[in-house]
Amino acid sequence: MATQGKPITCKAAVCWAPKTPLVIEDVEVAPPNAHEVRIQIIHTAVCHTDAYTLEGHDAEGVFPVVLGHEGAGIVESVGEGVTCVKPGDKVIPLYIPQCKECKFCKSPKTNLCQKVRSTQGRGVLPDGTTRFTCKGKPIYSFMGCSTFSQYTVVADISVCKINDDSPLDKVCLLGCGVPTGYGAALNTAQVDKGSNCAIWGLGAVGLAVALGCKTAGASRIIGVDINPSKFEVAKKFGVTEFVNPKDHEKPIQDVLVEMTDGGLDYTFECVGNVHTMRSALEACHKGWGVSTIVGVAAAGQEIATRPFQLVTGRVWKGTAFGGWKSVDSVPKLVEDYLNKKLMLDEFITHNMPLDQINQAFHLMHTGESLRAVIQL
Ligand SMILES: NC(=O)C1=CN([C@@H]2O[C@H](COP(=O)(O)OP(=O)(O)OC[C@H]3O[C@@H](n4cnc5c(N)ncnc54)[C@H](O)[C@@H]3O)[C@@H](O)[C@H]2O)C=CC1
Ligand SMILES: N[C@@H](CCC(=O)N[C@@H](CSC=O)C(=O)NCC(=O)O)C(=O)O
Ligand SMILES: [Zn+2]
Ligand SMILES: [Zn+2]
Repeated sequence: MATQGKPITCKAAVCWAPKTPLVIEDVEVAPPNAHEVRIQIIHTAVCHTDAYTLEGHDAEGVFPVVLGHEGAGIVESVGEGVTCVKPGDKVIPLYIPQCKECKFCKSPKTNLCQKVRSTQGRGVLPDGTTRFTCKGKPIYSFMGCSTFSQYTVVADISVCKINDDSPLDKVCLLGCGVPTGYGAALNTAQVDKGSNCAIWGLGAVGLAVALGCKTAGASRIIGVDINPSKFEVAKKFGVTEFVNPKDHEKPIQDVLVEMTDGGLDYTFECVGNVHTMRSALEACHKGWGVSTIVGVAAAGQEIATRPFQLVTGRVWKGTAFGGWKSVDSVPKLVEDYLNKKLMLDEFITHNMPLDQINQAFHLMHTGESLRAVIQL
């Protein structure tokens, strides 16, 4: 391979500072070190967590940075000691890795591999440095993935090989939002047949929760959103009823408790707002209702409720990447998509080139998009 072992100059969307538009720049991407993989990113989608960091809400946000963590691509070259993938493989970068060696990976109770967590949180690869340079300055990595670049370098535990027949413009969604919501219902909450569920936030993550609830055989799936334009599209994902908190004077949890003869069996917060997190917990049925926090709240925010809510049997949980152990699970989710057992196409509302990436953020903020897929 002509580029192996050499730096590659390519286009990337660089975020120079919080709350500023991304700028398409020529960046230099250094070759992978030992146990690293350089990937040609072919497609990436934009997740609300990219916007959260761009807006300066991430306690771990470092700048300048190449954002993006919902991508798919092809391995360009690998560093010494890499055995899990080879040049030419189709792959998905994984923001929660799976080293299979740490205490977390060995436990069946969690997917939160901690092998590279501390360096990833500081915007660098496991050796403490970044592979991106622009205008002579080092540019940080994001969530171990940085998919808003034509080339990126990730740790070898942060990537999985997928089926050669995978359409990368679709399966890039399996890098974050869809597995997160789907797994929140199936793995974290473990929704059961015949149950009543409610979901706050009908973006891609909330709608993937709905898909998980439907797959689990839930009877009622109530969508809660302040944007009524979400209600029609949500039906495709299994949402059976809609509630707009703006249409009610009473707290929305009281409305839902009345609608459901005492409360929901399962609720999910997919907004990232501590007030909706409280509503979702308090809308749960006394004695057994389980509320799962999926949304990411801004730095400094804290949740509150009366402890009596928990004393009387409601359970508060949270999920990251839907509880999936990433290397083991993402290739299987790709197969489920290829075998038409998992919807992905319906989440894609927009396709655009890299130079329109700021428009993708705009469409997310106005609620016009579920997922905008960027072609690199
Ligand atoms: N825990 C995890 O592993 C992950 C968490 N996330 C988080 O999930 C959340 C959702 O992400 P996306 O679906 O990409 O975002 P999105 O922006 O596409 O969807 C958010 C939805 O929430 C609705 N909303 C806003 N305020 C509301 C309110 N007060 N009440 C009810 N609905 C309200 C919006 O109208 C929109 O439909 C974000 O906080 C994101 O950071 C995303 C991926 C993984
Ligand atoms: N960096 C933030 C926390 C951000 C966060 O919670 N990220 C989620 C994934 S959101 C994906 O779109 C996550 O997986 N968290 C687990 C983790 O280990 O980061 C902060 O510092 O609060
Ligand atoms: Zn995400
Ligand atoms: Zn691990």
